[in-house]
Amino acid sequence: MATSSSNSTSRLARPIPFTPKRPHSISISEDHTSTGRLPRATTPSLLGSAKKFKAALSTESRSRLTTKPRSGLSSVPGSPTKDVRPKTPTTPKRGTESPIPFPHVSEMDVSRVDPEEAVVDFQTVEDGDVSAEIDEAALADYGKEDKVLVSIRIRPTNAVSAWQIADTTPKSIKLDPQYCKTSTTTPQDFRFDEILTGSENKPVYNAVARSHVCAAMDGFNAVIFAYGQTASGKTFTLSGDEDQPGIIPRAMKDVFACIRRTPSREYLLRCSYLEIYNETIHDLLAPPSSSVSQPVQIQGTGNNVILTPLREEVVTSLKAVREVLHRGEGNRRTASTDWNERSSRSHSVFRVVIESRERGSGADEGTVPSGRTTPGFRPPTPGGPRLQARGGRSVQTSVLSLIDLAGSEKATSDKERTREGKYINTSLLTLGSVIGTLADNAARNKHDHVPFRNSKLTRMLQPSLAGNARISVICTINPDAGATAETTSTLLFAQRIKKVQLNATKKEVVDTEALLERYRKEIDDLRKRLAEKEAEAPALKRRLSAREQLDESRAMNDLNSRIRQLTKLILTSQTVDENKDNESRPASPTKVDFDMSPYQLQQELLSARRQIDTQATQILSLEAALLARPQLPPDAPDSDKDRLLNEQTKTIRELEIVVRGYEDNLGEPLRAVREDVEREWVEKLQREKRKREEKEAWADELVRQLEKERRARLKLEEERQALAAFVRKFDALGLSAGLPMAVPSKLNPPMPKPGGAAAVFAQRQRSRLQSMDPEPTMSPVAETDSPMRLPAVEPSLLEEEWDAVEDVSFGDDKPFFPIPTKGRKASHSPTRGVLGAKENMPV
Ligand SMILES: Nc1ncnc2c1ncn2[C@@H]1O[C@H](COP(=O)(O)OP(=O)(O)OP(=O)(O)O)[C@@H](O)[C@H]1O
Repeated sequence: MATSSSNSTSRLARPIPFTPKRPHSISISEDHTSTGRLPRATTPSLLGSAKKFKAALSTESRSRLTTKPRSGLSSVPGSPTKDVRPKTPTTPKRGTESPIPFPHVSEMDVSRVDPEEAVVDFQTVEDGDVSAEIDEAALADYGKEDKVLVSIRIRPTNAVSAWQIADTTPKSIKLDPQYCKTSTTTPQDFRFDEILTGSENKPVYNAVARSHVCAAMDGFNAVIFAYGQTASGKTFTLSGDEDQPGIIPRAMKDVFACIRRTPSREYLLRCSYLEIYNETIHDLLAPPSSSVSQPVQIQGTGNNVILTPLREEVVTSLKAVREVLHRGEGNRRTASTDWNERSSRSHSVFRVVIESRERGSGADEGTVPSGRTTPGFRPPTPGGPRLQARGGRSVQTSVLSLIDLAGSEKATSDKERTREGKYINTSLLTLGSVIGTLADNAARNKHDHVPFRNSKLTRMLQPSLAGNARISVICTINPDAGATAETTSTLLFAQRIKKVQLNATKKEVVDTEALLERYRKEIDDLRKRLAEKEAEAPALKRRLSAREQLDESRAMNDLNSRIRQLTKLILTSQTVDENKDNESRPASPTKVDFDMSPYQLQQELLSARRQIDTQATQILSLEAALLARPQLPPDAPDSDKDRLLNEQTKTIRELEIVVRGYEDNLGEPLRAVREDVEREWVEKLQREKRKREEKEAWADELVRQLEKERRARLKLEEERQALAAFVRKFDALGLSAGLPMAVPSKLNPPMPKPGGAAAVFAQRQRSRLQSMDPEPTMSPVAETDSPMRLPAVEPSLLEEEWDAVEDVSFGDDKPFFPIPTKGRKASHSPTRGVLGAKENMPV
């Protein structure tokens, strides 16, 4: 049984019957028709006529409607009641970018809006734009603790609630034991900063959002987001309805209330509205066509997140804010699901960039030149309208983000809804794991990787989740027994995010020029005081005790130190000024408190010195960069450029003369040396060339000789074979037997016996061949010898070929037949003759 608190505070549960309101169909008011505005769902609480805040536009219907002409981007029809009230700038044709300047030139560039004319201060805020007086006591401890403010909002139900709330501090909630899975399980006790029930949005706003809105007005980034299962009341909490305006409209009222309560400052407010649908970021304020064709991109690294192109509307009244909200709501994607007839199908983010500075006395306003701008002319601020630090008044910048997350959900019957649901659940899971890792890192002092980049939502929230924002999370739950699993999951998420450690700081842009002026003035004062003391010193010396004298000299030392410190600060500030656009510039020297005691100043000086030391390297590198810089800036006057050109031409001419002189004095000897070396090398080359040609000729000659030898051998072999055949035939015919036996003499050698001619021939041939060298010998040629100097070679076979044949005889000394020698005609060949006769012989 739920223990609904009957406590008087409206923050706690009240047993009221709950009937979720049915969505109204799109209403077209008379006004819409007449102005040609789009028929769409309106923001009832802000616009008055319509009933529902959330636009009932499905994705399909939205795309259908976006093709129609619309005048939604026209300026807020401002009807200022006071003359002094700044007009909300006409919504221009082109838009602005994210708060961080980005070079991208958007189609919707609104940089022409003069920020000075859109500044809001306590005088220009209208009565109707402010909430009731802010309760200072309720705000007293906002942001004291660097912890996330986590609250639970229980949606009213007609059924019996499955959850029990205990009005303790902090508040706690636990599941009614009867709804636990097993009877032995003890339900977990969840503790949170606030547990809220009921349908009233005011106490919810006061408890979970107001302190964060005020923190944003005070210069801290602040994020408020609603998390919970589908249909649990996130949009109702953030936007509300006609009767119960939600956090966003109430926050904007408080923004103007804060401005009114702060007469010392003036403000520039810029609003943007975007949604993350199926992992694509859409600018809800951009003209529909450009929003579809140009989705918003997340750029930058680490905690530096730049959204571009993102339209930012400068607003000066609640009316302008209403218009912006109305336009954005109309463009949001909602659809009917199994659980919520008008479920948000995207995460929506409404952001207000708040820039403020001290109000000027008038002396440093546009009428009097600040020393930086020409009176009467203000160039468009790069990246859209930005408040400029002027006359020593630094600009404080903060961003208030109000986020309505899409609801986690179970599978649905609709295909399109299932696809959306997948994206929604994935990004919520990533948010869960990012927060889990952050909480773990904070609890165990670890630095584990945080998967910010796993979804657009977490990447966009990275700077805030990483610590540089005050965060308030409102987790909405459905108390029905049928939703205990989803509710438990939401409570676990809420518990995890409670552990995330924050460390939000203010961002201030300092006007360094004015700061330097302040330092210079102080130095002058200190010098005067020092001079006075020095003048008094001799008289004092006589009057004061030793100890007092010591104190006095210490005081003078302190004055001297302070002067040195300020002089150094001036130098550092000048470096800061030079690097104004550099994000990594050194910490602003504004931290010095000029009313400190000499001792404190000395301590301050020590730490400043340490800081200066670390910056010394930076200054050195800057000096190097300065030296490397072109001598003239691009916008230098033409006369200066001409002068520099002339000087450089003169230098070039001088250099040419020096080069020519060098050539004249040293050129000739160098040329002579070069020619000598060249000549020597040419001769060497020619010698080598000749040597090579001789060697080639010698090699050719050798080849020729060898070829000749080979041919002669072949011929000799043929002759030998023919002769051998003839001798064998001769013997076979027995012709040798009938030959007259002469007395062997030198002229008449003994005739061989029949059948012995062949043997004798063979014997002689053998011995002849044995005596012959198998290869012609050549004496080796020394490398240094000319290849043409051929060695004394043994008589060549060519020369003796016919002599060898002549030796073919049957006797020892005489040839048996006269054998033709070289040059004789073949017809006289004895072999032929013998054979010829033989052939005619009768057998
Ligand atoms: N505390 C409440 N008091 C009265 N009505 C409520 C409350 N919370 C939610 N409702 C009603 O419940 C219905 C669903 O709420 P809402 O649209 O805010 O849910 P949601 O969490 O934004 O859902 P989704 O994630 O699907 O967009 C609406 O009709 C809304 O008016």
